[in-house]
Amino acid sequence: MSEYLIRGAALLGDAPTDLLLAGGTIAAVGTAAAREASGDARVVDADGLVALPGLVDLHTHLREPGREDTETVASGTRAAAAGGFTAVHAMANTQPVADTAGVVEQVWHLGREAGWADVRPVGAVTVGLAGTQLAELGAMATSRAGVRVFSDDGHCVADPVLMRRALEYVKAFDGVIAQHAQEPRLTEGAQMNEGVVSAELGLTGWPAVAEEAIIARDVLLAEHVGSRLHVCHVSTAGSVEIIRWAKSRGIDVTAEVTPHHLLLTDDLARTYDPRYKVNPPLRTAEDVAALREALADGTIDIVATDHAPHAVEDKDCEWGAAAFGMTGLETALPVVLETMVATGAMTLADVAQVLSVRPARIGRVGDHGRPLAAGEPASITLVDPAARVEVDPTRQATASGNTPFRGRTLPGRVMATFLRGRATVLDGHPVDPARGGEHA
Ligand SMILES: NC(=O)N[C@@H](CC(=O)O)C(=O)O
Ligand SMILES: [Zn+2]
Ligand SMILES: [Zn+2]
Repeated sequence: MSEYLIRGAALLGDAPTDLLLAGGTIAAVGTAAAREASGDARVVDADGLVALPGLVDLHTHLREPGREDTETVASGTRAAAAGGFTAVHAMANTQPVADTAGVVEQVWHLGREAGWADVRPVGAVTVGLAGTQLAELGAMATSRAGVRVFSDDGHCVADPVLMRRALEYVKAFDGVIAQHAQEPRLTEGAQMNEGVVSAELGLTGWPAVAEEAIIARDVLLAEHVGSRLHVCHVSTAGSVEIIRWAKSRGIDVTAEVTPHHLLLTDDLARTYDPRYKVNPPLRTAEDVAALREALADGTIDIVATDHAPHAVEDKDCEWGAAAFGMTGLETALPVVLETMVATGAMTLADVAQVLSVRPARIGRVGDHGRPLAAGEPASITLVDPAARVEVDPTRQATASGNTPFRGRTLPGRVMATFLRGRATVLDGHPVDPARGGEHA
């Protein structure tokens, strides 16, 4: 395995220093790095670059098995690496659904073979995501995939009795239920946020209360059974208030916000461009402000991408017929830099918390989200925060083009990503692990 001597990287934005990556770990930091480097260590000039722990996504749709035309484990994790991620949680709404030990082990295995990032499969809560019968949670937890996060994402676990049982059940193996909070009856036929814009456009609205009612119920259930709850893609100011209240009571709840909900609003529906159609829907500017504030003050713990690739035919059509979802792995860090760091709401050290340290902790991914210190696994990313890049889906690694940021210029370019000391991105380009370090 190659050794890398990284010269002059600003660790979490601090003063520049050197890092030696050897044997899969950070072998040395500071002046010791050059001293301990062997003669054939590859030197990486990190002048002007910031080093962050490898990013960890708690919410990625990889689409394999079943929709390999839109993304595979390989293409999705290559996109992850390009975005600075070293671990992703693969959502369970595949075909077949990841509701058995067999399917989660298959996804885990595909991730290992591809080698771009660690793939932690999410197990379905209910069989077939049908919301009627608990899936084999224990078998998925004890499988080689070691599932800790369970979710019916795409669907809400709407039945309170099933939700209670799931919360109780996962306690035995320190699991967490990640809820897609959407009251189904309140969102039948919904196409976008319910508000001024939906009224003007005549599109069926998706009220904030459909999200908030489920979150309120679930934090109370989590308190009642003493279990751990995670709330997916929080999108409204009211949801933030409920989570703030729950945390103040000591309820064990964590929450995520997506990059798109930190930047975009429901005004974009006026374009009728389905790239802006997503679940939960883009909300108002007031919601965006509340989400940013909540992320900065820790009420919302993390940023998760909800990377949701879709086929051209499911997005290049009229709004009503289009699929919900946006890609996000390659734009997550730039959007967080734009919305949270450039605005002064967060530091780069905070970014490491919300995009690496805390998602690793919530997902119980032991060897990611670690300090940038000697002896730690060498899973890191090097970012040029000063670079401004125009988002161009034709130049992305994901197999799908449904980014809502197309044509926008955003700060931050990932120049290198290392997974346990092996480069997956170098000089700003993916390096194919299967081809022993050639540019892919
Ligand atoms: N976010 C989306 O709009 N779509 C997701 C499902 C989901 O995250 O709920 C998908 O799988 O396409
Ligand atoms: Zn969802
Ligand atoms: Zn999702």
